[in-house]
Amino acid sequence: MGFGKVGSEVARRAKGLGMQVIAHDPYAPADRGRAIGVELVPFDQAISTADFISLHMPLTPATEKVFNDDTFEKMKKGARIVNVARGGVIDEDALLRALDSGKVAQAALDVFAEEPPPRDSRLVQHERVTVTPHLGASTKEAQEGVAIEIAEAVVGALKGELAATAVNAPMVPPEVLSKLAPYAVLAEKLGRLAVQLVAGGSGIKSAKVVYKSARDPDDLDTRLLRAMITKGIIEPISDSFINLVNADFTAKKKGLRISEERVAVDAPPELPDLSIQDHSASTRAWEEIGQLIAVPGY
Ligand SMILES: NC(=O)c1ccc[n+]([C@@H]2O[C@H](COP(=O)([O-])OP(=O)(O)OC[C@H]3O[C@@H](n4cnc5c(N)ncnc54)[C@H](O)[C@@H]3O)[C@@H](O)[C@H]2O)c1
Ligand SMILES: O=C(O)[C@H](O)COP(=O)(O)O
Repeated sequence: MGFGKVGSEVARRAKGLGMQVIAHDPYAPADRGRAIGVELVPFDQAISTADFISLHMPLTPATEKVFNDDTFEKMKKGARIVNVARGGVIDEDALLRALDSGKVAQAALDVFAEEPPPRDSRLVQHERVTVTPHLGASTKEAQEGVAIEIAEAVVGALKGELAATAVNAPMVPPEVLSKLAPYAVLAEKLGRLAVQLVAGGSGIKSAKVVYKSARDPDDLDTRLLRAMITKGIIEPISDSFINLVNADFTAKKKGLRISEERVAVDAPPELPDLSIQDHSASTRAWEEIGQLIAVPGY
């Protein structure tokens, strides 16, 4: 519940353990789920089908005590719940009732409505509750790790490298980023080449990008490549600076329409082949103007 930075990392690890993972997050884009192979589902479906429910949403008026008697009632008998988000998202009295009745088999809690929880807290003392003291970020190791990560991210961003941790850009998981990085450079070049090949220099108004990949089309996260192609098409003919944050917005503002087609291929390459097609004004058909093909080892 809550498919942001922490929730999506938990999902990736759970998938690594062989679990089937679904997520509920009213604001998460479908692409984010697709990138990790997680289905985004409505709240009721998530709570009524899950064996383990892990909470990663912020505490807001909409999430306050969202886990209450009604919610626990809708869960599977014997479900287990983990709360490492904020104490207030669970009605603690309702959780106690659900634990006592056996509806909830176990709870693991790092956060509480009142912190630290009172010594005589029944939740803390409950035999089927595991508690930790909400200090993950306060250890020497975590503070060092955060400092190093921030420094590396800032240096990388200043050098123009692709950032996996930008808060205002679509998140691309590190392993996807490392696979796509060489393609990102090529995608930008293909965009630039397309501008030169199309008569009139600034003539591209709509482009179609075809991705051929052995990945299931639903698992192919194309935001990064789309941004780089947009960058390649727009930057040479304007003074706009395009990045992952503003690519879609700038394309729209400039009247550039980029449509995408995902084609599944049976055999490797695992990485996508890209081709850019321009919508020809004269023939009214899509005409291929460039293609990228993966060459293993290069
Ligand atoms: N226990 C700890 O030490 C610890 C450490 C880090 C973060 N946290 C907490 O964990 C939570 C998640 O942190 P994050 O860094 O992943 O934040 P995030 O902002 O990256 O993700 C939060 C996600 O929750 C989603 N969300 C908002 N309203 C929702 C709703 N009604 N239902 C479901 N999802 C909803 C948002 O769309 C977002 O994707 C926060 O509450 C944060 O304070 C706790
Ligand atoms: O609970 C949290 O969100 C994390 O532990 C980070 O908390 P902090 O930013 O207050 O250290």
